[in-house]
Amino acid sequence: MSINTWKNDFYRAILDTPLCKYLDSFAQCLNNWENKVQHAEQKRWHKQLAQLPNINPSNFSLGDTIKIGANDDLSDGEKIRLQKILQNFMPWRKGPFDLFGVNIDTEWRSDWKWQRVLPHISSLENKLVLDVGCGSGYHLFRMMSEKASQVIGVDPTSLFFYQFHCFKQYLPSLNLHYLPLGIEDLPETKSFDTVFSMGVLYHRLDPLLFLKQLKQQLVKDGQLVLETLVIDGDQNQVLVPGERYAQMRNVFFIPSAEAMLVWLAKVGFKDAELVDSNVTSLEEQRSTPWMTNHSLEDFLDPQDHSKTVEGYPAPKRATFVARN
Ligand SMILES: Nc1ncnc2c1ncn2[C@@H]1O[C@H](C[S@+](CC[C@H]([NH3+])C(=O)[O-])CC(=O)[O-])[C@@H](O)[C@H]1O
Repeated sequence: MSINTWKNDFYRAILDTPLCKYLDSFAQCLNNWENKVQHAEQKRWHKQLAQLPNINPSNFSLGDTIKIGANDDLSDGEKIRLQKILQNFMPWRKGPFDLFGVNIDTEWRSDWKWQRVLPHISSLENKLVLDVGCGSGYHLFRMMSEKASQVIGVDPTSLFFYQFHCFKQYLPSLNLHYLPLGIEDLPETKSFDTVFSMGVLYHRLDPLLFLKQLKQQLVKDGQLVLETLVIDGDQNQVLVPGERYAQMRNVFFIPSAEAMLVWLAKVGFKDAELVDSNVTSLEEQRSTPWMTNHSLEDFLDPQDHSKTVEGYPAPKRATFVARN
């Protein structure tokens, strides 16, 4: 798949899936996205993608590091050039990736999140899978390596769409597709066996509507895998931070795990279960040469790492599974 054929590759791939019924509706959203005035940056990223080495990688592996190509597929000079091109897609937040020996040490160790989530989910083998808010697409590759029949990621942030294509263009036969859309743009497909949404709910102004939108993508009995920030507390506790939470502006609701289970039941999910919770460590989210902005350490109270700089509880993330 090249960046120039991604839409047609997606349409072709859904022809023999239940998503086929919604082809017109997808086409309308994707055409709207393409016809929107493109930012100068988007044009620049598009050009940069075309500069990536035009060779077949000698191998790839979709393990903790998404690794495409080997160190000696490129000369030293070509590797320096590749590194410069990839730096044009900074900040790199979700990974790690390795392209032809250029290791992208991202802000997040997204492999650690996957290790926490994977033991608790239904098998993805031969399943149609959706990841809502997929970022760079790191977890999409991990889902493919669990033998899903098709994986679709959606995320409206254009930079992440281009980051994804830095790797996907080398693996054209993977049945893996990225739609630069928000959950609210999707038709109500009721088609996916598993729907993931990790790290998105607290960014949504209306979290119950968001849960309903996720539910509308699932087949009957399909599995939701939801990861989000939580606070300690009983089912009546939900934090609505002021202007910022851990310096992020767009954080609206952080429920307790108990309250989250109530929300899931309220929108009609069955058998909702908390399967993991974890306080984010400074080793999991940190500044790196590929993400040089401030990171978690700067967002915590320097005297007391159990609090954010605003005085709220430090980020704790929980994973829930539930059935439609
Ligand atoms: N309406 C929307 N629809 C879909 N996605 C959205 C929307 N609004 C924002 N996003 C996207 O949700 C992602 C949240 S990051 C989680 C990445 C990955 N899942 C992870 O678990 O590491 C979490 C974080 O870094 O705070 C971003 O990529 C947004 O563009």
